[in-house]
Amino acid sequence: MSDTSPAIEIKGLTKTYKASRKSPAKEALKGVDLVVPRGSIFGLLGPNGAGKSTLINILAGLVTKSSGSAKICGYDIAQQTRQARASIGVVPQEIAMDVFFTPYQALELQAGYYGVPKSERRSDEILHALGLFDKRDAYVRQLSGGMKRRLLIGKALVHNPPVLILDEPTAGVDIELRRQLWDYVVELHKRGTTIILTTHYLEEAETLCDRIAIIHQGEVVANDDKDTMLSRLDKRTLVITPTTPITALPKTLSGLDAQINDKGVISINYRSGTDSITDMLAKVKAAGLSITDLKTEEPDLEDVFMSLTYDSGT
Ligand SMILES: Nc1ncnc2c1ncn2[C@@H]1O[C@H](COP(=O)(O)OP(=O)(O)OP(=O)(O)O)[C@@H](O)[C@H]1O
Repeated sequence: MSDTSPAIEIKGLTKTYKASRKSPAKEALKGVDLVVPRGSIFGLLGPNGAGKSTLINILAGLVTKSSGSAKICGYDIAQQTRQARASIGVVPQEIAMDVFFTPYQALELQAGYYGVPKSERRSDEILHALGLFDKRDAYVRQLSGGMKRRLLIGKALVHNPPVLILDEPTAGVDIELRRQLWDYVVELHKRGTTIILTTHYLEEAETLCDRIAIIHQGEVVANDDKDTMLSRLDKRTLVITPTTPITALPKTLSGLDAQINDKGVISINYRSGTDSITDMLAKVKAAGLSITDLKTEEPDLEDVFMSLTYDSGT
């Protein structure tokens, strides 16, 4: 393995799913270029249907690309398939696993599947690390949803891959377990594993990731370090209901990104990192308006994705 090559290096990757009797052909990836540096915790965000799973499945060897190239730790997925697969572990979204095995057996089977010699297996160590050792010999069907999810992470780790991909690791998981999983991801990262995670939760990306890329309709529309990305996502709206509805925006608000709706409610778009609510309210006051209601709204991720698509000029 070449230690200087990026964890993932994708160039011009496309995927078109062929038409079937039920659906037309679908261009799920439209020429993705992406580099994931070694040692990063990389967030891959995007709305439903953006192409995240397609991208991950191509890296995992589960879906065949249409064109372009992808390398994992320098190994080309099409030409050095065995080394590329050995370099990556993928934790899938859904909890589908064989319920008739115990966690220990499930890990041993997976290790066998990857050809890990018995002397190099770490099943017990992994169970300890994931807080599952006391369930070592229980049937998987007796585990809680959260435990099954942790076991899935364990299964992705049996061959000690330098790159770990987690697809929506905490979807539908309660806050406490989410934090436990986050702690474990951070622990793995500290031990040198490069982590890539897809998520719908901005908070998750904000807490864990050092770099974030956004994929939308099969294209990477933004790719930045976390702080730069969060400042782009830092859009808020101040919604002001005047006591007496007004029909036109007061002149004092003309320098702001403000609109008025047909009920006389004023919305002012601003950035929480740079704009001051106090200044905005001073301008409302200067217009002689009294206020019945005041609230701030955050855009949901869909809005953010849309605005980034727009901002990137695509
Ligand atoms: N096997 C398939 N055959 C045909 N079309 C597919 C197939 N798999 C995915 N698609 C389509 O390709 C597009 C990208 O899907 P993909 O699952 O990669 O998106 P995603 O970003 O992972 O979405 P989600 O967040 O919902 O998992 C979607 O329009 C989807 O309907």
